[in-house]
Amino acid sequence: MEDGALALLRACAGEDEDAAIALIRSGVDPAQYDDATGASCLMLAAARGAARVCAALLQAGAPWNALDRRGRCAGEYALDGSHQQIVDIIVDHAVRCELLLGAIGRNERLNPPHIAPASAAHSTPTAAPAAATSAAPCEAPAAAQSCESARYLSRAVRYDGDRLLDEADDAVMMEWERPLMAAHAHVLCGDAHDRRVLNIGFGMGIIDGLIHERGAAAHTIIEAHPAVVAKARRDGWAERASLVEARWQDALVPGGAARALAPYDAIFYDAYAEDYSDMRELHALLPELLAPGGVYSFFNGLCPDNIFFHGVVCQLVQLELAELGLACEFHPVPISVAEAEWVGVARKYWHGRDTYYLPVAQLPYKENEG
Ligand SMILES: C[S@@+](CC[C@H](N)C(=O)[O-])C[C@H]1O[C@@H](n2cnc3c(N)ncnc32)[C@H](O)[C@@H]1O
Repeated sequence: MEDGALALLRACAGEDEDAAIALIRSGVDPAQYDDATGASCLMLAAARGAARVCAALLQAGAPWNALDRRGRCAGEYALDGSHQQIVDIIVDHAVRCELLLGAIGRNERLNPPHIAPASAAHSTPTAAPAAATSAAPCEAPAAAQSCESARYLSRAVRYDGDRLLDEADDAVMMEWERPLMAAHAHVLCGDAHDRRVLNIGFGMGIIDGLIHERGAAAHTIIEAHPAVVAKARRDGWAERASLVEARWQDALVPGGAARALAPYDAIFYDAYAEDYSDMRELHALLPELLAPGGVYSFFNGLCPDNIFFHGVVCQLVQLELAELGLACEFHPVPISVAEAEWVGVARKYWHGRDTYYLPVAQLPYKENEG
């Protein structure tokens, strides 16, 4: 390691904040990390509570989302030391970066570049649900469809007792989520029976059963996987609800079968093999799909294995929905998942946390309504 790099690492871990800041300003790479532990300059400064150093590192381009050899990020170092000011600095910075990357991503989708800009190589763990990551190659999917989604929708799934598994033995849906689905159904249906409710993603039909029990004026289900649609039909859902066999991306755009049934009083999104950029696309449609006062919620499995990243992405969602006119809150729901649940499942998508943050977003009522 070069002298300057070593000096910066030592300064970030030590007492002399001015020395650290001078090194950063002199142009020493702020992304330095200790080879043995993987601890970055930002992590060392965060652990010590050096707020000025953290701010200078971030401003100079230190990655906020790097992980050490134990899989921990700088925000967790700050949390461990109860350095709230630093937690706030990193969260603010992270949310601003992700907003910017989101805008760049949207722009690239609209105007695909011939040469990928530097940002395209950014290795950020963006707001992607864990279920949406895979390194396997993909044969050209339909336009605007991710490889992961195209692959999932073209392959087999199987109902296996209290779970629905895909071909790779990843869990599409599991029975342990029932209490979470009950909390979502409560938010969607309220105590009245007069709501027009849309559910995106049938899975095991848990939330649809709960919506049906609570009573809704109209109940629409969009489901894209042929085998899941077949199961929904066998279970009688074509009679109990408007069952739309399509990707929501096709069903909810003008001319789509479920768009014709809008506006909805409540919309729930719980798809599979999609990521945050897909959610952003859905969010952009919400103002046209929801009635005034309408409620939107989604399964909040964003960044499930890192509480700090989860917090960042929740703030990102909140800000982006606010830009669309929806006020979003997160309601804590206690949840406990036994280790035994994961036997036979390729990848865990919930990592021992005992609180689920249930999102509730709402469009305002029109004046004199509500
Ligand atoms: C996690 S499961 C939903 C579980 C459901 N909330 C329940 O209570 O059982 C996700 C479902 O979304 C479906 N899905 C995935 N991508 C979709 C898309 N683009 N449009 C519609 N459905 C999709 C999957 O086939 C799967 O059935």
